[in-house]
Amino acid sequence: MTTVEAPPKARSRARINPFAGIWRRPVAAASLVVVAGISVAVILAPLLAPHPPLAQDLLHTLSGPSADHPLGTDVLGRDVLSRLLYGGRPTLVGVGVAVLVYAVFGMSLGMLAGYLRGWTDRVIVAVLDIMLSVPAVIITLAVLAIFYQSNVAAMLTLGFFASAGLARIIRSSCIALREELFVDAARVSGLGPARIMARHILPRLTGQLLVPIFLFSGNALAIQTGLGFLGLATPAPAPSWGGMVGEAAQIMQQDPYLLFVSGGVIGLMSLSFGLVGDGLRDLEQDRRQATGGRLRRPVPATASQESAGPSDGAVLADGAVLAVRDYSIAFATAQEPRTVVDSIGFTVRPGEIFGLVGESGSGKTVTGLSLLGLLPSNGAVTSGSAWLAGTRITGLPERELQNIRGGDIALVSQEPMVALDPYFTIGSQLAEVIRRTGDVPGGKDAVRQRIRELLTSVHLRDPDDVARRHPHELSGGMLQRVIIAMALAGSPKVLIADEPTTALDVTVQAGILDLLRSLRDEHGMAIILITHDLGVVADSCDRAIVMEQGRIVEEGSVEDIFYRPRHPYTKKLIESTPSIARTEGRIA
Ligand SMILES: Nc1ncnc2c1ncn2[C@@H]1O[C@H](COP(=O)(O)OP(=O)(O)OP(=O)(O)O)[C@@H](O)[C@H]1O
Repeated sequence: MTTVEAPPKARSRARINPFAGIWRRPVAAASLVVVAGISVAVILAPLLAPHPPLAQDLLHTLSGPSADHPLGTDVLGRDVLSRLLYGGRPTLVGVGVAVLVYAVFGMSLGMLAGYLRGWTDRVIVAVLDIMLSVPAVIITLAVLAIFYQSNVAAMLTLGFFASAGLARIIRSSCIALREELFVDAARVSGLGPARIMARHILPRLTGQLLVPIFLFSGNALAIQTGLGFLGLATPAPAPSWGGMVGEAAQIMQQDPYLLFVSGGVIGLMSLSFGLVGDGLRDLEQDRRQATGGRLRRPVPATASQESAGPSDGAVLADGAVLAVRDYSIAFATAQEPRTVVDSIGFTVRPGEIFGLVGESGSGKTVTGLSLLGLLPSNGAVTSGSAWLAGTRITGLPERELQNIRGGDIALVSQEPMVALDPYFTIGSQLAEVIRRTGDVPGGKDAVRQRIRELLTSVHLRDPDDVARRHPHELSGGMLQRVIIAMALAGSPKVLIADEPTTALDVTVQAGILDLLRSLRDEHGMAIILITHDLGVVADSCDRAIVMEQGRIVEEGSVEDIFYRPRHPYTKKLIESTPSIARTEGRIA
């Protein structure tokens, strides 16, 4: 029996606007208005300034506010408001350059280190340490000695050295993000590191980026105006905020008003940057508390391969699509390496549903993950080899594994919700996988059609509607169907389904198992069903192996295993599954 799942009512969208809710924080909101207002006024200086910024009126020097000069005039009779408006341009351009360099370098270095880890991480962390140990302001002054009065060169240098602090923050966040299941799912579907970083990691970090950016903007403004004050950043007589403070300081005994006006604008802007940054950080914390943190995968998985044993080209006997021979997996631990899968071997034929059954901790999941090249970084295949359709997949380099994952071999995990990226619609996540498999030539329409086909093939009613939704808008059963549709996108020869029904309620479980069987019948692919539930094996599998503490204790057809179990562990498992013991009528 196959079931058709209809979408539940749509709920809100998942993408988070980092400014959402800022209006409930009056200080941060007012500060944002100040920053935006002053920036816009500066950009529109040619329209708003009542006078040219360099026009002198020696008859009206230091005149104080009037209708003609709303903020008065300076020592040469130049209009203060116009000079402030025009002077904001080099100042804010300088801040903008510094912030841009800060964000680009901080983000790139942090993401590369945090996502790629290994030697890339070590090299980048060493570079960051050096950058942080160098006094950025001194280097900036040294750069100005070469590029005299170059605002851009100075702020570029400042942004670069300051980016080390941001890179550290981003690195830590990225290390946490790469442990998320949707990142695993993206890797399973064959996406490379660059694509995963751009599409799945970067959007999550942009919200976090805003807080340090606003805080750094305040610092950059203070340094830029300091350089202007010293006459190092903007050549006179062009106005700049720092330069105006410098001019005002020369006559502050005579008339402190000018210092108050120019210093006040800098102080206000700098304070506002800081307050917006603080407000955004508070909002971010509120959101984290409200969502209770992120969902992490229980076992981290990064590709880690160790070439195993000599080539064994004859392994695919009996027309098997997958063969595993003398296969062991061990984990490095604080004490000594621990072997968790010990010299196992099995073959899986096309069109067969093959069960990997055993109690928790018996090594089922790590066996499945290792076939995809997704063992945790402290784990490795220590002996033996696995062959997929004539190709030895054990020990393949990551780049080649990327081509195989999602294409020849695919994974359906037990937690569909966390295997999908909540930021993107189902359609866009499917489109990404479809484009990567390269099976669909043509434009958007062809991809849309393929999405429709895939969602229909997993018996989802109204596929167009499902494609428009975000993961949190679907039920658990629908999500698992979407995950299966994704796995089917590359027309895999082998589908590994790791406890695909564990997170679902009983009625939905039956529907998913039905679906797997019907897909096997339609597509002729092999399915490896990893489960601790003998009922699921009895119901769905053709053959199975029973694993205990990393070893295979029983292998055979489902009839053999249930009617003629040989190993005491298998008998114990059957006994502990009352529905089977009853249904099958007997235990040997
Ligand atoms: N990163 C790791 N470091 C050390 N040991 C690990 C790591 N990941 C898994 N293991 C160990 O490997 C063994 C096999 O784990 P695996 O997840 O394959 O079990 P399983 O049979 O799938 O059980 P379950 O159904 O509970 O997931 C367990 O003893 C587990 O503690």
